[in-house]
Amino acid sequence: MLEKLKEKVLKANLELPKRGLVTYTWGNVSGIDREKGLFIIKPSGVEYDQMTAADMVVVDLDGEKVEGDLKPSSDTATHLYLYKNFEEIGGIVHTHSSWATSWAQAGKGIPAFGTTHADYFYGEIPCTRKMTAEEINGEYERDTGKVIVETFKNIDPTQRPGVLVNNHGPFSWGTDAENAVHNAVVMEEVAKMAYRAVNLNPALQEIDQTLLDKHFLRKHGKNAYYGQGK
Ligand SMILES: O=C(CO)[C@@H](O)[C@H](O)COP(=O)(O)O
Repeated sequence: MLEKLKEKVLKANLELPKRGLVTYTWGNVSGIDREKGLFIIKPSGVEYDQMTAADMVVVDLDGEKVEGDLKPSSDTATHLYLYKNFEEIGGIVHTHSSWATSWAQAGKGIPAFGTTHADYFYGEIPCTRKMTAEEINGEYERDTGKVIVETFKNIDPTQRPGVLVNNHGPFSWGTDAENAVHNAVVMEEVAKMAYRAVNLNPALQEIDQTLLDKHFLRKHGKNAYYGQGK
């Protein structure tokens, strides 16, 4: 089932090592068919260079595996939580890409210092709060999704398609798996640029709202680029 979506999600997963966003089997990409209420996710612990479309795992919106011989990604519950709460997104990526992960480990959001950032993210890429011992020792992956959704209480996820999970790493999303990977690549680039910029100029401030509006709204329109802006 969902053979075309499996091919799309496989292609998106294979883009992660190609773009230098993952090492070994780290990270994962999923894509959803909202009409069927099913999403496809990478199998857990499989080397990217050995992965095939047949390895992709089909999961329903109760988190149950519907098809696939392999175990779904260990982050499946996080992807599921985000699909249920961010209703406009069509694909999700998680990586440990080193520049974005460095900001996550520092517990800091990535400020919007330039137009490259503004073209994709309508403001700071936020960092979640630390997870509690109860969350870590309980439904850890589900609650990773919970702290992300909490962080976006007053932010439109379609205008800010990425987040840093404190002490962990980046998650990004988009209209589909391919777009989610594109946003993950941009997030890693702006994480690198922001680190360099703020070290070149420790007094650096975020860009003006006028320039942020010019670049984001020109590229995505008044509403979010694939949903109604909040
Ligand atoms: O964040 C983590 C581990 O800390 C996971 O995302 C792994 O990096 C990939 O796990 P699988 O998708 O292969 O289960």
